[in-house]
Amino acid sequence: MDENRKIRLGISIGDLNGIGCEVALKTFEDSRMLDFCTPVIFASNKTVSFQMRQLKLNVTFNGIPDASKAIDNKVNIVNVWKEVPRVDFGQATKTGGEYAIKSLKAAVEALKKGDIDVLVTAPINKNNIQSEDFNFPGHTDFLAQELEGESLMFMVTETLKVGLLTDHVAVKDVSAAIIPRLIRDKINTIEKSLKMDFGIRKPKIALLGINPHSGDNGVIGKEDDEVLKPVIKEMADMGHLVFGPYSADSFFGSDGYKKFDAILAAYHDQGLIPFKTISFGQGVNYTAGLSKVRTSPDHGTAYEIAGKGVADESSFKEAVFMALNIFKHRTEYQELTQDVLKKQRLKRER
Ligand SMILES: NC(=O)c1ccc[n+]([C@@H]2O[C@H](COP(=O)([O-])OP(=O)(O)OC[C@H]3O[C@@H](n4cnc5c(N)ncnc54)[C@H](O)[C@@H]3O)[C@@H](O)[C@H]2O)c1
Ligand SMILES: N[C@H](C(=O)O)[C@H](O)COP(=O)(O)O
Repeated sequence: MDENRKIRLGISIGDLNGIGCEVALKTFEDSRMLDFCTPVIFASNKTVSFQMRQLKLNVTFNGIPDASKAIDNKVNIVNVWKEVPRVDFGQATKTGGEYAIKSLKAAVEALKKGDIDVLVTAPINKNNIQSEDFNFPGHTDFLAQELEGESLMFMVTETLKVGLLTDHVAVKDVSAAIIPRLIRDKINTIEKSLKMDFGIRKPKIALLGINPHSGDNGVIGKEDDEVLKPVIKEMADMGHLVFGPYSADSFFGSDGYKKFDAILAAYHDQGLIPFKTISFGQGVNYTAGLSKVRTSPDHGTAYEIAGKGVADESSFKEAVFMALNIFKHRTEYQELTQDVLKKQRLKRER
């Protein structure tokens, strides 16, 4: 990254019929946000103008052909398409899904090329995005294919961080998916992310049990005893600060979670229900473990309020700040941990 420019923050527009465009524009309606980064929205001038008219928003923007032409102190719009796609606020339409994916794919290409530094995604509808060309249950799964690394769905605020062993996996498939290698990989990924992305030197991680009451010694399922506990012990013996499994039902109500830097839940709703109950509106969905930084707000398309101008942009704003903070932490971590002697050797060899 050119050190003289601001961090370029790409935004994929999400489902045009939802609240994604609204929360993104509301975030940058406050021009002070341009002090922190240069936003690059992947959509089109006409689409953004239409949304602004409908929602009575006022953001001055700069249309550009591609992200490399972004200008600091402006809200940049990359013209990904020329036509004017139909918007039906509150409806799950084929067009809504198609343009959400056009925007996402263009943003991810720019991320891979280095034309943007981080990506914040506005919400998509998991149903209308499906096509022959796009067959993923969400951003996390798509980005895991496009970028390097091992992905982890990591829901984060400053004070609460919940990662998932299994993410977009149907409940009937959860138990079979939780195998020792997956548990080891997720523990390693969450630990690395806590160090590298959040600056926590020796993170303490709690794992939640798979079965009710972590199986109660095999009475209610054997997976906790036979799969989870041996891996937690193995990783703890190696020096990782991993603890559990804890019964998931009382873990959050008893404030047990406050004693750990992060929690690994066994499956989607086990982790996301307490997370969104405690922090809805302030939470951020972060795809940890990958070569690039992607965050998103903690909510979906919210069709029932789309086009009405009442959507709360707080979580989107948090997603912007979180992406910037993680990017800065990572850059600092990489500078601190790189082999400086190797650099000197290379210089001498030239
Ligand atoms: N990152 C993403 O792309 C993402 C995240 C979550 C859900 N989704 C998708 O969104 C669709 C709808 O999901 P859902 O209904 O479960 O969740 P949702 O977050 O869209 O809505 C849940 C409730 O919260 C309200 N709400 C959400 N965001 C709000 C905001 N910014 N301001 C005010 N109220 C808000 C909604 O009106 C609704 O009552 C689904 O297709 C789902 O898969 C996408
Ligand atoms: N599980 C996420 C949530 O509820 O916030 C959401 O489905 C988004 O997933 P992706 O980031 O993979 O699209």
